[in-house]
Amino acid sequence: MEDVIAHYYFRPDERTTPEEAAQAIAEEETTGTWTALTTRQDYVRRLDGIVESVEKSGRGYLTLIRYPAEIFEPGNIPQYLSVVAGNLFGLGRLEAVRLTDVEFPESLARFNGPNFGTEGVRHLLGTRNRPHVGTIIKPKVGLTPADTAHVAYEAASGGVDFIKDDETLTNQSFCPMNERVEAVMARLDEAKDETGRQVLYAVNVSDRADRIVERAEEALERGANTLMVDVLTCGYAALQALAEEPGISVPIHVHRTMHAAMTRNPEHGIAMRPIARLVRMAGGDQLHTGTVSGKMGHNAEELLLDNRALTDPWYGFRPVFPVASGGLHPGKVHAELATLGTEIVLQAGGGIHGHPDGTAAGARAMRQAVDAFLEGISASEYAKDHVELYRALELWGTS
Ligand SMILES: O=C(O)[C@H](O)COP(=O)(O)O
Ligand SMILES: [Mg+2]
Repeated sequence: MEDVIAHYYFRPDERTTPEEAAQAIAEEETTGTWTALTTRQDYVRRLDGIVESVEKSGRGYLTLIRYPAEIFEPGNIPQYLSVVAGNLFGLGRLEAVRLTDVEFPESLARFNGPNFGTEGVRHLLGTRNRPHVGTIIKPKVGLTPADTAHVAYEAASGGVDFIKDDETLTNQSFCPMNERVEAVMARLDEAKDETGRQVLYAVNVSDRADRIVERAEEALERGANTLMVDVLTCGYAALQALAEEPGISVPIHVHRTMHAAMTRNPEHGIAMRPIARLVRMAGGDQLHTGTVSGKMGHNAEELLLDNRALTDPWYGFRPVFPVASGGLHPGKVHAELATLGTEIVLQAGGGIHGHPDGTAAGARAMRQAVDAFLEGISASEYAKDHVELYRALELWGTS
């Protein structure tokens, strides 16, 4: 494959045939516009988008559109998006249109990709053959640096592998990032002395384009061992800037806040699959892709394919750790692992810090639920002699 193949679902308006609608997308995103160009030079034709197929699907149609590779500027993800996910979403002749997937040729996939990926993160933590358990500090905003660090310490003592800031916490006055990183890393060192286990703490460095690398470096100077970025609000270019910065040698955890504005409507927007591919190219090491039983909408079949976009062999890019997060608790661990497998990060915020006996007990309950799954025992059975899990199931149940 030398060109880009974009997959769209669409529904034309009543005055437009499916073929005309697909052609309208191809023209808008390549050499055409709403009317024929009398001035168009012939040599430009080689950049015409080509409608490869149109077929009925549900209430609408699926089309594959071939965009000549030459239209794209290699390495420029914002420009890639302006073609495959650009003006087409607003075309009046289409009542709905959704980018469901995109295939890039090798010539346009020459990125460094993840510096760590699943294996690199596992190497830092010394784990094998089990999912990682992570938590999001809660409340998501409002805590002082010292209290944030205390919550992190409790979670680490209880057995989590991974701790992250929430997506809305960056460098607000109530919890300045530098102070927070110093405080959290000091308490995580304390926990490590006690448990012997290393925990990763992903500091949210999301910021404006001209400041994000500097902010990440400040976090690293204060001991951060992982970074986090809100990729859809900051942009893929911000993620790429972090991943390609020679001085940044820690994993990058990628949050997808705002994604549902694009992914939620099954007929319109951008599906998670293209987002997953772009994050892998741009260098994310872990990416939130969704859950099968959590608080956000979910479609297990799609999610499995999204996760495979992160983990299947692809142009030599390291596999990315899929992250299941949002509304999870120990009672949901079985459903997640049974469907998504164990090469995954399971995160729980409320499902750890809402435990009746506190954060450390909540973390223990999550780890116990994972152990139960790995031993092939139901959570309810395992809870009979694991009190933290018992208390969690008593509160939240198993569904
Ligand atoms: O950022 C996230 O993934 C959410 O904050 C998850 O939080 P929850 O486990 O409390 O839903
Ligand atoms: Mg969150």
